[in-house]
Amino acid sequence: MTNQAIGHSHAKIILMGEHSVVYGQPAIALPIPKIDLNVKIVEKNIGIFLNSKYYVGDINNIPNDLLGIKNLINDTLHKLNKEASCFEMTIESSIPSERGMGSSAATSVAIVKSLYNYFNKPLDKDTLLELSNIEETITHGNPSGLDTATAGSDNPVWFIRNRVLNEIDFNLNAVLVIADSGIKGRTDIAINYVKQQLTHKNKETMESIKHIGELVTKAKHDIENNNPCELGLLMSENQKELKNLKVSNDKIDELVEIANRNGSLGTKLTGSGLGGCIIALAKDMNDAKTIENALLKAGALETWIQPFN
Ligand SMILES: C[C@@](O)(CCO)CC(=O)[O-]
Repeated sequence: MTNQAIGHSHAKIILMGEHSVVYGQPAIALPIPKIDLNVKIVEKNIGIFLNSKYYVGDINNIPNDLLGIKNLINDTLHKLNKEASCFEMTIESSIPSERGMGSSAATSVAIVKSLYNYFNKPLDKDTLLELSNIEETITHGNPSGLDTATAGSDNPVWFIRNRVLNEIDFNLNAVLVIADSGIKGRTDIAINYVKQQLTHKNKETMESIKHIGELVTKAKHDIENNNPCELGLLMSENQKELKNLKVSNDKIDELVEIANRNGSLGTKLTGSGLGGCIIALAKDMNDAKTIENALLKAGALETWIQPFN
């Protein structure tokens, strides 16, 4: 029988704390299991063949912007002592790319899982994250590791760079509306943009980063104690700080405003920004539907509703 294996992962949403998490502040993120990605490996005679939306062919001829994937496959094979392997790898994804939903992190996580499954090797969480971050580092420069941690987790994540990685006790009676602005956002550009502001010792940027960390810490308390109204206020304050970091844009601001006018308890961009998605916190499913309809009417490309319980 032909040897074959699957690796599975999903989209992620950062509830609060993007960008500041790169500088050691805490962040809270959620896996979105219904938006997912599968990597399938089937044994083949010659070389490594990649079959994806972006590139079909031998991985040795992969275009430069996908070099991270080639390195990830090679490094994982090296770790597994299986450098001389031959197979076809097929990537199928329903995660929109460059929309702040972690499509590249989900790809990395599923590639590593598929290779470990293919060679029947046990995979612990630390190895999964260490390998998955190889591609993220090549693609994004200085990632915090939050995206891969969330793509590799079945539960919400409370994350502090290089220190703590555990799951948060979600006790929230509310519903999240996710809306795609239709504008692509590039994580590498957004991360560099914030970095540049910090390199120039912009005092306001430093204060915003610290303040976001404080908001996230308060948010954890509100999530664990079922205070959706307070959480919504914190999300809106987080959005103000993301605007100060200049990673919002006109379309995002417009969608945030519309969600707030239609009953959202708090709304912000999610992910690296400069495009991508917004998230709005709704009291219940009825309010979520009202917000969703208003956002679609205002030109949101796609929406998803995610209850917390
Ligand atoms: C902008 C950022 O905070 C989240 C991107 O999804 C970058 C990172 O954490 O690596």
